Amino acid sequence: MTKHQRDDKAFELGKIDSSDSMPQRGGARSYQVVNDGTDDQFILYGYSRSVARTIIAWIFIVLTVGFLRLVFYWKPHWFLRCCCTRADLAVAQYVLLKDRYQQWYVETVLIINTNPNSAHSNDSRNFVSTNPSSCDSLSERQQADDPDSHRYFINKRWRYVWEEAEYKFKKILGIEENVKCEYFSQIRPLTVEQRAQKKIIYGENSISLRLTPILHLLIREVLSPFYIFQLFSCLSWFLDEYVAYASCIMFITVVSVIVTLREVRKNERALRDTVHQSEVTTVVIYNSETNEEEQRDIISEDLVPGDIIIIRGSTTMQCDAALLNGNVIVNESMLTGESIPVTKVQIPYYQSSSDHSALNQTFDIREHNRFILFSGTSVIQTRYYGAGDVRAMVLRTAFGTAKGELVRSILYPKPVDFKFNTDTYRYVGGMALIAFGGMIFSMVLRIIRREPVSVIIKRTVDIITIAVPPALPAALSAGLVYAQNRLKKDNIFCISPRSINICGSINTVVFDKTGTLTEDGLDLQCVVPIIRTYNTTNDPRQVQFGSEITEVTNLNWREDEAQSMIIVCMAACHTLTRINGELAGDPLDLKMLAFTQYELYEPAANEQSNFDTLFPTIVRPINTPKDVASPLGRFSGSVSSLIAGNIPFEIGIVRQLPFSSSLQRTSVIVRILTKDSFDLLTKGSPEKIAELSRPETIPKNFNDILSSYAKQGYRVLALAYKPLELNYVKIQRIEREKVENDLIFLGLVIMENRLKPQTEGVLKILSNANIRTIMCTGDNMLTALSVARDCDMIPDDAKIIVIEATESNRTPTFTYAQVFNRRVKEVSYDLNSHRLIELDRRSPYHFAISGKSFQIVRDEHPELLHRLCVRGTVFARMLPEQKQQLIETLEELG
Ligand SMILES: Nc1ncnc2c1ncn2[C@@H]1O[C@H](COP(=O)(O)OP(=O)(O)OP(=O)(O)O)[C@@H](O)[C@H]1O
Repeated sequence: MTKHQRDDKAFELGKIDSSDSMPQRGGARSYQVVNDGTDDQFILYGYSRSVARTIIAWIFIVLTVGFLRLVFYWKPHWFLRCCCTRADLAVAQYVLLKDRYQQWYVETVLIINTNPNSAHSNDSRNFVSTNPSSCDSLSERQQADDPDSHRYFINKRWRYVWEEAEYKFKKILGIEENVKCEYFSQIRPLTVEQRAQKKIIYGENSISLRLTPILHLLIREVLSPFYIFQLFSCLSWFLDEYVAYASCIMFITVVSVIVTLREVRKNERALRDTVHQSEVTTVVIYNSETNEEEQRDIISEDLVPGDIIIIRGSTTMQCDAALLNGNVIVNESMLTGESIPVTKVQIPYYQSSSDHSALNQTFDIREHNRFILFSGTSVIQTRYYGAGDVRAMVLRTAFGTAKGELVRSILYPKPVDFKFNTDTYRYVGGMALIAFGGMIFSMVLRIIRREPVSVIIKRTVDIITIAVPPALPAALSAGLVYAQNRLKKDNIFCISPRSINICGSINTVVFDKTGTLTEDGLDLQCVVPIIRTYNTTNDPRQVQFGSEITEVTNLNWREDEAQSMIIVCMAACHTLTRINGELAGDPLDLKMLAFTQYELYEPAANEQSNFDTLFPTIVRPINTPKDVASPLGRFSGSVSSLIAGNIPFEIGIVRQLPFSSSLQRTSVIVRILTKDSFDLLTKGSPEKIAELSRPETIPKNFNDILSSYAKQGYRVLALAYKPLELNYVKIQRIEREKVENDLIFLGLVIMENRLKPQTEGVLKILSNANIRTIMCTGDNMLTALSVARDCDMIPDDAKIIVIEATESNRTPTFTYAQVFNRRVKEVSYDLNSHRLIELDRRSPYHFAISGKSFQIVRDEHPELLHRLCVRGTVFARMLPEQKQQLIETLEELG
């Protein structure tokens, strides 16, 4: 085994880690692992040209009449290995990349000058710094040679630059990487000079896709192995006077090539037109001579990371940017597919240096996404404080942005059609093998019969052209075009015809529940408040669930202050907003607000309207007189007495802590106009709210009541609140984890979980096509199981086995869902004997598992994971990352 092969093997086995692979100064190692642990992970080898090897390679190319060159065209890494020698990455002229899907790429190492005044600097081929603050350090590092010259290569639109200090290639990252949050408390606009340098470093902010010239497309298509074989077959038929048949095949092939090229061109054009956008943006520039800020309008292509831009209403973001001040309402449907207005709030670290723990956190674009405006999303409305502008700082540009990543995933999809391709090659290979046997047999026979050499050659070649169908590529392209047209009739537009083949091999479809299988806007069935009673003997407060309330007027305000807080919580705990006068937001929040008979009032909700810190979004009972807003604290007494006495009052939403799937809750901090303190209102999954609430405020039969509703398929949310003894400034800055605890539990809200009219039909079609369906939801297990039964994802006669692993008992247990706590006898799981799951294969059973148990199985019993996924139908309370892990496991299963 050569060293190269050993490295490959180690990479496949995951034995090369980043520290191991780090090349050493002096060139002892000539490979490295890049993007360790990500989908983009690859191993990188350095190569340098060798004149002797190149000459030898070309001699062989000539000897094979160019056929070897054709093989090298198909396998460029063979060509590289034949013409070059392994070299230290610090001096390599070429790099050979092998990704985790065993695909090879050959890239040329380029050199660029980053000095804006240099005659050699060239905007379009610039490289990008790996760190926002590294421009200066890069220059220092490389002063020995030309400090402005840097080596880099491009792969899949990412740029990788040679970092001399670390002695390795590093992917160019945006500003958000490797910075602490305090970075945002120190920023100021860039000067013209800094912008010029950054423009050279980061290049143009454009996701531009150039159309491949027709000639290139033609060569690429015609030189594919299938077409070459076809050409070879037709030539042999012509020589054999098989003219009519050969002409027909040639004609079909030419038509198929033309149709394919036309489709490819059309797709390229469609993708280019879809992704390419340009807008005029106002950027703030620091004038170092006058020490003042200036505003300039520039085209978005000229934006660079670090720029401070001004956001004005109704625009589409052309970069990823962190919001520095004001609030912005955006539609992120381009990224998430959900057309719900999302409120982005200013990054709290900007112009603040008081909260040191927050400042020391590492900035993470996923974790802090509520402060980030993503490229491609549309800004619906902007609001700002006082006379200021809504400002944002550009973090990532071009292909580094969220939109850029999306486009990259279209351009360079994961090779998921791998099986289809291997099957095709296997089939052709099998046929070729049979043909080869036939060829030998025919050749031997004809030699024995002493037939002329020309006849022997013709007949022998003939066999292979018959056994391997040369019209296969033409037939495949024709099939694709036909399929594409059929899809068009159903209004399904396909920009990548290759994906149609992939769809043909789909055997599992994973659905989420809410908004996909069930309706988005769920009807509110009832509210189950908790009531407090007093045990007269030893007097501790007792909490228990009250009866179901279907009309808001039936809530008993006088009973308890907490009962009044239910209405306050349902009315104010959301992120609804008014857009052009219309209330917009999560349909669930809209339904709850409607139930309370409160209205949302935004003092100045016009586009770019100012809003004052003392004048936040307000909710109040419908028909509240307009002048109630002043003065604060006009009424005294409890909220329950206000509501019960029909005294008009308002609730000001001071801070929103938006919903996140992983947190399973939404919170707001409000000030009720009677109180001189703030309250935290929280709404979320019952399990999460119970976890965050004080135990003494939760009724003892909480689990039983929750299960009884969930079993009937209701979607259940819980409400809680907490009075806060904090001042306004602290309220604005405090981290959500520090306030969302010790809550007072208020009750449950029961929502109807109606199936969409088309759900059952679609599931039936899939089941008839032998396609497995899986539900992967963030909702409660029992609710999910009930919905799975209702929509026939799990038929009535099938058994459901719940797999559970807990922190205390990490060995999975198996119980029947129908008969609570009955252990499943047919299943055995014995770690020692490696007897995993033994169950009658013919009996129809489905596994169901919750996110927490899934995580434990994945971490501690990976050997069980595949079996679990093969029979798993319901995955409930799954966090977003667990949903992704499930899909990846299913992909692994093929
Ligand atoms: N707007 C909201 N405010 C507060 N809590 C919510 C809100 N929306 C959902 N939840 C709670 O958070 C849980 C997780 O939500 P998530 O969006 O991950 O999944 P889901 O909406 O229940 O279902 P699915 O994954 O099928 O879409 C929900 O089950 C619900 O209890």
